[in-house]
Amino acid sequence: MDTSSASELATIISVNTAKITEYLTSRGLAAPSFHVDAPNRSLIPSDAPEIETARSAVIDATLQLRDLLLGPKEYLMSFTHDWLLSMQAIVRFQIATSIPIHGEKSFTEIAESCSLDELDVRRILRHAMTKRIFYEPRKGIVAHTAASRLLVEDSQMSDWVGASTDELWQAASQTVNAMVKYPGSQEPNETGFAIANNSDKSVFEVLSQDMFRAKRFGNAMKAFTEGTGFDLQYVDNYPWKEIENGTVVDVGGSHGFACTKLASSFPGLKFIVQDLPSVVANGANSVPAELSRRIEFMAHDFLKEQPIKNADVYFFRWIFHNWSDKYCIQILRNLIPALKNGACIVINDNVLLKPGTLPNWREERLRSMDLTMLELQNSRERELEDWEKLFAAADKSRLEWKHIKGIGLAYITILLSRFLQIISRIYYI
Ligand SMILES: C[S@@+](CC[C@H](N)C(=O)[O-])C[C@H]1O[C@@H](n2cnc3c(N)ncnc32)[C@H](O)[C@@H]1O
Repeated sequence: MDTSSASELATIISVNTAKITEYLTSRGLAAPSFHVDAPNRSLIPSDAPEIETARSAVIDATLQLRDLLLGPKEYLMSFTHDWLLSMQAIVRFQIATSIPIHGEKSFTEIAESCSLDELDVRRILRHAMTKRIFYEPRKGIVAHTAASRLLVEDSQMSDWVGASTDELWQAASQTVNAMVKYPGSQEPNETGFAIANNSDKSVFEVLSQDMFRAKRFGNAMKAFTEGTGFDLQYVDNYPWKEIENGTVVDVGGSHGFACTKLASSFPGLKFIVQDLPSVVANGANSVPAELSRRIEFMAHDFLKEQPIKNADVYFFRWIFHNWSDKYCIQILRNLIPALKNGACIVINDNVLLKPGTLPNWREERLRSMDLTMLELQNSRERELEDWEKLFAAADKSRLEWKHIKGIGLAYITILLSRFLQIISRIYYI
């Protein structure tokens, strides 16, 4: 436990904020702000790691100082479920889009255009305003901040909020009930999500029966993959050049986000994106026309044997964390008959670090993802030893792997040969 005093934390905040401000002003970059026209993400580039470290130090120290000054009782009481209610209502009733970006609307006008009760509009928005989503320039008048503006202009962000509140939040609220009903289950249909949906199906089966929900979930994932530490720049870190004119099968590749990035960097590679039928149905529309000849979509259930034989790489980005060990072993074994000598299984996934290794706000995000995996699929994030056990259980005699530290999602390559090369990248050291 960090025992820094309030004044020590204030010093950390002051020293590191000065570093960040100096960096931004010396380069003519905008100061952080929630003004409607302010940049909507951090302007610190990835080639300034010392400034990113200063940013993390300020975020951690600020949160810690807040908690200290609240004191244990008010701190515990600051965990409130209502945080998500206003977010859910804003997206569900399309409140953000009803207000012009640089204009204003009264509560009455918003209630009319969204067909809502005026009192409900007022209380929802005034709650959101405490979180810097919208503001009230004059009594009864609502205008955008940079955060609410994102919900209008960035469909990935509105889908992220929609999926978080309509899907994940509902699943979370039933997860303890699922733990009571199905103790220690590894089954993807014995979850908080299944109970919340009054279903005996897994999340992917439920979503695949509803085009709107499936598309929103896919788009929300895309928003997440562009967040710090998860963005697609990390897919370049594997030595793709060595495959030259090879074929990459992106298993569970969704709408082909990762392949689109790779195809534009490596013109010799061909890609087959496999996913569930309802997902690949939307995939081809997401790929830029100039890349469409090299990116093919194919419906395939990875719980069944791999039909594309002799590809150079079978790529799994963010797949294994969705499945319990029992199913990950099955997914790996389903590949083995398709593998030619020297083929690689490249896994781009999280590796959980020991507690306290990451800045707390980043660790919280990974631990939270681990809980989301429980809520949705009875699956999990894994530490290095957990990965090791998984590969050994799948096929100890043929699958070998090694781990190389880096930044971003983990890369784990498995080659079916004696000199296996495995690259893994650890999230933000
Ligand atoms: C977390 S997303 C990862 C998507 C993509 N690989 C990426 O990095 O953005 C998991 C993907 O697995 C797909 N999926 C789930 N079950 C599947 C199955 N049985 N067979 C094939 N794909 C599946 C989902 O539709 C979803 O697109």
